[in-house]
Amino acid sequence: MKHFEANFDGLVGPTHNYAGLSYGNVASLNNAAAASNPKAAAKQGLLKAKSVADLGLVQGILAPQERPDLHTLRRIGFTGSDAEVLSKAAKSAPALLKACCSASSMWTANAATVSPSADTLDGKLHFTPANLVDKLHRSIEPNTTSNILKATFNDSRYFKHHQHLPEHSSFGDEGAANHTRLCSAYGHAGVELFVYGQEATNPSAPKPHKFPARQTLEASQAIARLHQLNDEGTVFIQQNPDVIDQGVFHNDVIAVGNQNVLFYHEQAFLNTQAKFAEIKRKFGESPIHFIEVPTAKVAIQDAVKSYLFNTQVITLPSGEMAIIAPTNCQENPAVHAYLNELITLGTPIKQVHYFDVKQSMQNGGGPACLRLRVAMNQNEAAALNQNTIMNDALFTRLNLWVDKHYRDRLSVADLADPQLVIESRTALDELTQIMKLGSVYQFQQ
Ligand SMILES: NCCC[C@H](NC(=O)CCC(=O)O)C(=O)O
Repeated sequence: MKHFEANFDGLVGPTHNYAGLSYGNVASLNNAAAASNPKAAAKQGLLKAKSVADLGLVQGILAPQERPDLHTLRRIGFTGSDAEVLSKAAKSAPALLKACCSASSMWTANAATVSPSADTLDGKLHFTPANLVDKLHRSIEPNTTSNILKATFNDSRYFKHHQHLPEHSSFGDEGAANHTRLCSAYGHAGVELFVYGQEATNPSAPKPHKFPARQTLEASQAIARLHQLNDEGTVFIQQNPDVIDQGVFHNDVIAVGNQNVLFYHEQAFLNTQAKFAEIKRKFGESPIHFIEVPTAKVAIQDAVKSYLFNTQVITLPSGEMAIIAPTNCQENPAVHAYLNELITLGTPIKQVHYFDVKQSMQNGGGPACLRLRVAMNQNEAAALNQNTIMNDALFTRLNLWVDKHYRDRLSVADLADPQLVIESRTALDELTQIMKLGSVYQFQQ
């Protein structure tokens, strides 16, 4: 049976904006209050997704969420018509209105943690939506994320959907951004690498001093239990708290894995040598490549600015690996020089493809943030909702849909515009018909 890894990219929603909501995420804070271009953002994302499909990979799309989130605004006490709820919130709690308008669900690396059937005891493909409790604007995503994942992977013979973890800082969970899977082939049992920022129940364990560690060990362990992973197929490794304090708010800003390659920065982890020995032992006999980028070649600051590690390492149909990088990597001399060198080093990575995803980058989301990886076999691929799969027809259809419904300029002041609610709901209602998702949004129920 054929096995492969599919990427499910988040479609950027109509309210994409720069609100400076993510303390610890340098780009989000630096671009706070800049005007955004939702139309360009969505089209940049679609082009990246289509290009990966054209390289021969299975590529899916995950629908965005309903924003402004009037249900949350009503839940916290704002009353009246939609327009009244928005204007009252804009006046008395502008920070809460901003949190209820973010298009942050586009970063589907944070949608869920996924364990392929090759790794799980029951032989099912497991999904646990991330609770994203560290950030208010993201903590309101998991219920709708769950609806969208269930409408996309909609066959209980193959797919097991769990509820998100308890909504408490002890279980801070950021999904696949803090998880990577190493394997000799996609269909073989792999080693799932869980990268956590702190131990919630051990106050004396290392943790960052300045910025939050969003992922806890307790959350990672809970996911491994839920997904029925065995001890020999899991490794828990701590992210270096010093780099979190320098803006590495998720592990996928400093490391990325694919099959038998782990591409990471020298300063990414704690106890690196001991943990790598554990990975090697659990990985088994076949060769594994640890590609370490030294600080002398790429400083942490350059990694954070360029998103060198927020690249997608993909396996092409030829078996060669390619890196999908943001154009920001080309614009940073040290990083560009490193990538030019990397493809000559004799590792499995032989090509680099650059994409302009600047609208997303300005909020701290690179190519890898925009996609959720789902390793699967051909039966699982045939069982999922085929209307979510990228091809020429869906690419054309979604670009037309974006042209019809999206604005090309949005500022924070526009978030209180009641017309934005109508535009966003009209767009999403049509999208659920295009992608045959059913009623995944609260406004449809
Ligand atoms: N994986 C990338 C996630 C980026 C995301 N940024 C944001 O939510 C910024 C939103 C804003 O500031 O408007 C985050 O920090 O979780």
